Amino acid sequence: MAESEERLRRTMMFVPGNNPAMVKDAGIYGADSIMFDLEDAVSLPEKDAARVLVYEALQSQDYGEAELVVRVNGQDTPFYDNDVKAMVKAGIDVIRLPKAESAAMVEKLDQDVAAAEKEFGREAGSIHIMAAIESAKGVLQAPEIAAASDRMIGVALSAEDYTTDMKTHRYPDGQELLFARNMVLHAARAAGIAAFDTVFTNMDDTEGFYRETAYIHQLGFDGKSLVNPRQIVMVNKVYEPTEAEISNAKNVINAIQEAKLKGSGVISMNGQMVDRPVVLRAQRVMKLAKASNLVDEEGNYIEK
Ligand SMILES: CC(C)(COP(=O)(O)OP(=O)(O)OC[C@H]1O[C@@H](n2cnc3c(N)ncnc32)[C@H](O)[C@@H]1OP(=O)(O)O)[C@@H](O)C(=O)NCCC(=O)NCCSC(=O)C[C@@](O)(CC(=O)O)C(=O)O
Ligand SMILES: [Mg+2]
Repeated sequence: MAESEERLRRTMMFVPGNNPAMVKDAGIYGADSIMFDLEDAVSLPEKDAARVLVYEALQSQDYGEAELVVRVNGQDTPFYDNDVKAMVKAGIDVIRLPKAESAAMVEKLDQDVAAAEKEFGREAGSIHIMAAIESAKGVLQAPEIAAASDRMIGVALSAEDYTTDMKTHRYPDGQELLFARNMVLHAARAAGIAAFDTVFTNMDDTEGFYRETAYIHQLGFDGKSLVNPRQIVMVNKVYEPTEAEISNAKNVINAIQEAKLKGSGVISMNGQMVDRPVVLRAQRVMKLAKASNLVDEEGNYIEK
């Protein structure tokens, strides 16, 4: 399975854990992260069968470079313990905790994963975790949740449950998510982990999906939770740097390398000051460009 740290996480696609065809084919669509769901996409009578199906798939299917994530059932359910044990035994990359409302919940998951790593002979600390924030309580605790464990790789906003908790619903302009999005994003950045925006559930509203994705890209989210493979290419398109951004990033990286040779960490380029934050942004642009096959090995833009 793939490494969990310092990777692009533009697209995290939910795959219902009780659907054999979807579980089997989940790797063909090119999602950065595939998230098998044992929670709300699976009805109560199917919980145990879904866990077995996902466990078996993790042993037998090749999901390529995708990061493999599983959303386990909540800590207040009778399924949580078996979900965590089975997924650690299977060697999943990341366990996603739904409906996180406190640092204590994340600490409990951390301890349960540690115990399971020991029981099943997995390397200590090798399984990562993340938390989904789905309520007012969770949003207000987001900074503590994000910083609660060294295993944490990200926090996600879950707007379907969140808007229900807030006694509202999803509107096209997303104003009802303004505070939650900013809390989750700031909590993630303060803890140095990834931030995932919420699912968009109207498959027919392509324009609305593009609008929302462009907005969360502008805010600074790493990516989005998705419910359908058609959404992957649209998110990647929004996160693709332009030719001008790539050219500028390449110039910044070259300029700072020359400056370093002369013993300086700051330089002026076309009248613009180039220092560490500008270089970090340029490096991210080049990473996204490489992931989108927009540059060759030397970082030159590839004409399409
Ligand atoms: C939405 C829809 C019914 C549309 O069906 P459609 O039939 O129109 O799909 P089509 O596009 O026609 O499918 C074309 C081909 O792709 C295959 N395919 C489709 N979807 C695939 C997929 N996800 N994984 C792999 N394969 C897939 C399909 O099998 C077919 O394959 P083939 O027949 O071979 O051509 C379908 O996508 C779907 O069921 N999605 C998953 C829904 C889900 O998981 N919900 C729970 C998570 S949200 C939640 O819980 C709220 C949350 O908790 C979230 C948070 O926490 O963030 C909160 O509170 O906000
Ligand atoms: Mg939910």
